[in-house]
Amino acid sequence: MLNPLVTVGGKIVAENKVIVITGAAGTGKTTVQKYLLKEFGLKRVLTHTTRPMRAGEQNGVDYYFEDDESFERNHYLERVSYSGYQYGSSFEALQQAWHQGQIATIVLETLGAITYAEKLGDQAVILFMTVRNHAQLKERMQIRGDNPKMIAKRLGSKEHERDLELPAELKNRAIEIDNTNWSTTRQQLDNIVKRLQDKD
Ligand SMILES: Nc1ncnc2c1ncn2[C@@H]1O[C@H](COP(=O)(O)OP(=O)(O)OP(=O)(O)O)[C@@H](O)[C@H]1O
Ligand SMILES: Nc1nc2c(ncn2[C@@H]2O[C@H](COP(=O)(O)O)[C@@H](O)[C@H]2O)c(=O)[nH]1
Repeated sequence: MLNPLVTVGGKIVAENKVIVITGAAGTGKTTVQKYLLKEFGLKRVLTHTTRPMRAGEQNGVDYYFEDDESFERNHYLERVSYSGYQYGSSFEALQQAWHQGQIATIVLETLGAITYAEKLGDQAVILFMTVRNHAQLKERMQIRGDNPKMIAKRLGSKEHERDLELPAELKNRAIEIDNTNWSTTRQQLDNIVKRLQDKD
């Protein structure tokens, strides 16, 4: 059972929030999350996946890396198949992040973001990431050091194509961030988090 409220001595003082960062592969979702963790001390919701680890990734740090059997043992708030692999975010991981701090953050593809918006209502603040020039996405994945075969698979996937556009379900709901220029992105992020913190 999720505990959406922050209480002190049994009195409700605030509502927990989760910043959901979504958008197509390479648009900078993970970069944004790392910034929010470092700059504002937000708490990360770690998710589960069956995809192979990338160079430099660690189990329990970047994801809980699972096989097909172990993936099924968790209790998911939502789960999806993306570019041939399973991904899922568990109730336990969200609750754990909220135990550590009032504002959590999670990176999801767009179907997961829609589910979060539906299930959590105003507690979920949805950020939809884009870049103006889509050719930059491939370049950014190459600079990130992704395996060329994985890049081709990812960019050719129907999920990637779909996530380039803001889904109808998130229109008038998500905050759109054009991450072509990092300093503009950072300014927008700072404003969003400060607004949320000021509501406390
Ligand atoms: N504003 C920016 N300008 C230039 N490069 C950027 C910018 N934001 C992020 N990057 C770089 O682009 C690459 C992809 O970013 P990141 O890994 O955050 O994307 P992602 O959306 O999480 O991708 P995926 O869904 O494939 O995991 C990284 O190398 C990152 O350092
Ligand atoms: N709906 C969910 N999407 C998730 C989850 N964990 C990660 N993701 C998203 O999947 C794609 C691919 O991630 P990658 O690390 O392989 O590049 C990306 O859009 C992530 O945001 C999850 O639990 N549920």
